[in-house]
Formats: sequence, structure tokens, C-alpha cells
Amino acid sequence: MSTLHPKLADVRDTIHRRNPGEAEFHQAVDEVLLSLTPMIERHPDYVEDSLIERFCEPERQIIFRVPWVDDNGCVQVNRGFRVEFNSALGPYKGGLRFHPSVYLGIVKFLGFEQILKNSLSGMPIGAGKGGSDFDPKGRSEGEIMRFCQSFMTELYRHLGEYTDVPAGDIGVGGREVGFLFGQYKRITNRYEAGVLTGKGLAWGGARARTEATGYGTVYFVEHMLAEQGRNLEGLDVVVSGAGNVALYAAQKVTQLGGRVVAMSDSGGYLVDTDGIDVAAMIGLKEKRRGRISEYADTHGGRHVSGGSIWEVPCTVALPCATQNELDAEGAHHLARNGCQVVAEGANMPATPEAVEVLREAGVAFAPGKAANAGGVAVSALEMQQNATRDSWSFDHTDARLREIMAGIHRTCVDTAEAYDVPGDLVTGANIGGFLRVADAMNAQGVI
Ligand SMILES: NC(=O)C1=CN([C@@H]2O[C@H](COP(=O)(O)OP(=O)(O)OC[C@H]3O[C@@H](n4cnc5c(N)ncnc54)[C@H](O)[C@@H]3O)[C@@H](O)[C@H]2O)C=CC1
Ligand SMILES: O=C(O)CCC(=O)C(=O)O
Repeated sequence: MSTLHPKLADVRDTIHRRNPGEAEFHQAVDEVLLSLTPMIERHPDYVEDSLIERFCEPERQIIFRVPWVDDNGCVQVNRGFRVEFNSALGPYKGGLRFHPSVYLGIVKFLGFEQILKNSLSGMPIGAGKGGSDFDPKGRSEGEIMRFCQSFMTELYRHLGEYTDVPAGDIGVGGREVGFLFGQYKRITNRYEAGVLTGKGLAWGGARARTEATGYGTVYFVEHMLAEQGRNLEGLDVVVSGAGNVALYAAQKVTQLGGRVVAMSDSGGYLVDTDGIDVAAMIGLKEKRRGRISEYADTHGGRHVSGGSIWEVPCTVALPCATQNELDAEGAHHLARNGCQVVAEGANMPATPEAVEVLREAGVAFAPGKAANAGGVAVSALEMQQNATRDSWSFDHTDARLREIMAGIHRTCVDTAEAYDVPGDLVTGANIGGFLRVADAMNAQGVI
């Protein structure tokens, strides 16, 4: 593994000093700077004009109050965020997360990863991310609607189809995007469909957007397996999480002949070595918003409260829940049990220590900014359809998604080879994503 280039070490120290207490943002930046080292050694011009400092500094950070009235008539106050990180390639683009853990450091790590991801997708989109420390768990539909309306009452002034285009993330799905879009429309008196993505199909949404992140991750895995001369047929797969990304990753795995042997939510994990019935799981989680533990009561398998899903033997592991959910111990379990491929469906779910354990054990590893880019890529296709007032078929959009994921995989593999680290998809993704943004920033002057 390379050591950090001295100029990049200076940048890292400045970022840590300027952004105290933002552990996740530091983690994301440290990983990228380390990966850029071989490129800076070959092209020192990329550290001129403080390009890397500018790359790591958001263009704009918006923090706002979100007051709303709960079902008991009490006023609640949450904090809202939107970090507009980089617009070199297009309007700021990236999701909104509603989860009690959200603070500036989380939004910045997500926005920073989004720059490289959106660049790798090849689409004309910049990068942003936002959210709130609002906890939707246990809240009524009315409370969620009032929260979304209040959130948009401040955020709307920063958005626009040519400015900033949010979408969903943890705790924000089709229902919340609907409430947000409705409020934007009321305030602006404009049917600006391209201002949000992940919309319902009847009102400007794109077919396959719901499935895109999970499907895209599995398409990426197909390419990783093809490099090893095989496919998913008959393989055991562990998928952590049971939200949008996890459910549709699991669906695609089963469609391609793999067996999903474990899934999880924040209450624990479910193991079924005969293969989880993914259609039933989608019904439970998406339609009934139930807990994963309820699946065992009706469909079999064993539910384990707490514990580590990474102890379940598998050949392929897809962490699809949240950041830092796969630590070194989990990675050791995976490697010891014969896991050969890990691809991140979530954003930064593997800790740096876990990635190192997998690397040393020879497990192929794909970072989220490459493997989960299918979601934002199809969001860009949704914007394209909105701009032309068109609506494509599922198959057409899915075919575009497949092509995009193949392109991202190729960029990562080729870039890793070009920088003498064949098979290192982390370096390939970071350098491959960085170059397109850096060249655009350079062409646009000191921005
Ligand atoms: N929805 C999308 O299109 C995209 C999502 N992602 C990432 O994928 C991951 C999952 O997002 P979604 O599926 O959209 O969210 P979601 O809200 O639909 O599902 C999140 C899942 O993770 C679990 N989870 C959340 N926090 C947890 C915690 N602290 N501990 C254990 N489990 C936890 C939840 O129980 C749920 O099963 C996130 O990292 C997100 O940033 C990445 C690219 C696109
Ligand atoms: O579709 C989008 O714009 C959001 C995707 C996202 O937030 C992500 O890629 O992490």
C-alpha cells in the first residue's frame, strides 16, 4: 500500500483542522487522498492552484431550522442540511437522509463521495447531499408530511432543475419525495418535474429508479465475478439492510440464480440457508413497513437479535445498510468463511480496517462510489426524461443502467491497471472519478 504524498498530507491536515469533529468526512477524504497519491506522483500539476483543497471544500453548506407540529400539537424542532459540494459537471445531485444520526460530518462525507460517484457514472451531474436529524421511526404519515413540508419551505429557495436536484436516501423514499415535491410546487407555482428524482411514475418518475441502486450493485458484481471466470448461479449471498438498496439487490441476485441467505435491519438479522423469499421480504418491508423478525414467523429461517450478519457463510457479501457497518472483525469472518467478493451497496459501509483485511485476504472489493452508482445514474436518466417530457420503458432504462455499470467497472479496472495496481478497484474508482471533475474544474478557471 502506498504512503500519502507529502502535499496531500498537508491537504489532509488542513481538512482535519478546519472540520473538527467530522469523523466520517475525515474518513472519506483520507481514503481518497491516499488513492490519489500514485496519480499525483505522475501528474504533479494536479496539486497546483490548490485544486485538491478546492475539491475537498464544499461550494456551499446550508444549515437550517425545521420546526413542525406533531400529532399531540407539540412543536418539534429539527436541523436540516444541504451541502452543495461540487458543480463542475452539472447541477448538484444527491439524496436526502432522514435519520437521528445525521449531522454535518455525515452529510459532508456523503456529498464528498457523491462527487466521485457522479463523475464515474459519466452523467452530467455535480454533487450534493442533504438531510435532517429527524427520526421517521414511529411517526405517523401526517407527522412525516408536515415535517417534509417544513423542510422544503426552507430548502426550496436553494433548488432548481439547473441548480440542485435532491432525491432519496436512508429514511427518504417515494412517499417522502412526494411530500417534498408537492410543497415545492405549491411554493413556486411551477411544475418543475426535474427538481427532484425518485418521483412516482404517474407524476414524472422514471421506471427502474426504485430498483436501480440494488440492481446496479449486482450488475457490478457480475463484472467482478466475470473477471474470475464465473457468475452468480448457485452462489450464496449475504445482503445487509432491508431497505431500498438491499431489497432490490436481493431481488436481482435471485433473478440471476444466486441464493440470498441473510438480510438484516437495525433490530438484527435473518438467516435462511434455503434462500430468503425476496418477494415476501419486499412485501413485508415496503408495503407493510414491518420488522425483519416478522419474516421468520411466517416464512421460516432464523432471526438473530443483534449479532453480526457477517458471521453467515457466503461467497458474495453486499453491505447495503449504512456507513461503517462492516468492521475488521466482520471482514475476518467473511474471509475465513470463504467469501470471495464484497461490493458496497451502501455508502462507505466498510471501515478502512475492514477493507485492509479483505485486501490482505485476497477478497475482491468494490467501493460504493462505483458499485452503488446505478441509483444516481438512473436519477440522471429521470432528469433527462423530465427535460424532454418523455417516459421510457422499464427495459430501456434497465438496459441503460447495465451499460452504465459496465462502463464504471471498465473505468475502475483500466485506471487501476494504468496506475500499476491491477485489481485495486478503490484506487481505480478514486482516480477515475477524480480526473473527470479535476479537468472540468481546471477548464472553468479558479472556481
Ligand atoms: N437509495 C438510493 O438510491 C441509494 C442509497 N445509497 C446508500 O445505501 C444505503 C441504504 O440506503 P437505502 O436503502 O436507500 O435506505 P433505506 O432507508 O431504504 O434502508 C436503510 C436500511 O438500513 C438499515 N439501517 C439504517 N441505519 C442503520 C443502522 N444504524 N444500523 C443498522 N441498520 C441500519 C435500516 O434498517 C434499513 O433496512 C445508505 O448507505 C445510502 O446512503 C447509495 C446509493 C443510492
Ligand atoms: O439519486 C440520487 O440523486 C441520490 C443517490 C444518492 O444519494 C447516492 O448515490 O448516494
